[in-house]
Amino acid sequence: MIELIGVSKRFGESTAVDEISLKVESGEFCCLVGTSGCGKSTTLRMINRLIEHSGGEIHIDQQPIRTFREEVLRRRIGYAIQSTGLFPHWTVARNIGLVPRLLKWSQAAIDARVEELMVLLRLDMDEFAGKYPHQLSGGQAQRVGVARALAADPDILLMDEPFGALDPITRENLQLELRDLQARLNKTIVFVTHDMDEALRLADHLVVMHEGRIVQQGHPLELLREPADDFVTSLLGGEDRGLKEASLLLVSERMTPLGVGGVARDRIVQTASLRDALSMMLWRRVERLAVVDDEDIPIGELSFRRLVGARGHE
Ligand SMILES: Nc1ncnc2c1ncn2[C@@H]1O[C@H](COP(=O)(O)OP(=O)(O)OP(=O)(O)O)[C@@H](O)[C@H]1O
Repeated sequence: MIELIGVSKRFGESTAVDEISLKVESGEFCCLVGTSGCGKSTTLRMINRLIEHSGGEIHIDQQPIRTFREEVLRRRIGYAIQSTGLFPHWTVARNIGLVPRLLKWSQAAIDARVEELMVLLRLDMDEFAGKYPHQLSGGQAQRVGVARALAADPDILLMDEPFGALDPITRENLQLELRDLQARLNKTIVFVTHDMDEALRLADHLVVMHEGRIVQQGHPLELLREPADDFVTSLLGGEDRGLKEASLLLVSERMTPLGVGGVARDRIVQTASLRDALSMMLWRRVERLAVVDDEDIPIGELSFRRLVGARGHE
């Protein structure tokens, strides 16, 4: 668990982060969002002590971070950034093995770990191990950056706009993979992004910052349904909030079980979002969809009325 208690950061006369308090539980995916310059990156970098906090306390598992030795922080906290920070004259394999090497692992252990991570991040060993960063696409370089951040098997991963420079399709693929990785590896992740859809897709805990302060935090659905003020409302998409909420709710939550009537012609899988269902209804000009399971077997139906009524908070 990461805990920030009344944490501030001052750069000379100006206050970049102003007495923020935040608790990120183990295994939680926490996204920091807010306008440019509101203190997101500074907050992230205070957690791994790339930036020293000027006030308050930061704890990891109840222990102040200033009491950790540097190599312990390095082992426990992985860090990935938008520009990847890969060393240009090092091969992919060498870049991934950076932290284990700093931690003085044996060469055999480093090689095994690099191979394991390349498989995990779907980077073909034969093709990529010997390549240099300039020979990689943006998406491949980001995978290497994430592999490197995971190298010493840290329990905490700090990610600063790691997918910021990617096209929407590569970005979405990497988001899905990261979610999946997190579910399997049970990492605690703090993730900075400008992209609200990315934050909503990834976060279990969403933190909205403004001018160095936290203005609201909680589950994304909580913030969408009860934004604290106009700033949070507009950051979360204003009138678009209905669609954003629909993208967080599943068809299975609103479908009715298969009745005696005929099955609708157009099918949607139960794990799709209500937003996908709405889009399909609009596109196909229909008001009913057959809901199917993963094996394409019909298990229910979703009507337009049920879909619209899905906003249970009204
Ligand atoms: N090393 C520094 N020296 C002086 N001021 C700094 C330093 N680093 C950051 N700042 C200032 O602190 C404030 C917060 O910066 P920070 O990078 O944390 O914001 P951010 O929310 O991550 O912004 P962005 O989304 O644009 O990356 C800004 O006003 C910035 O100019």
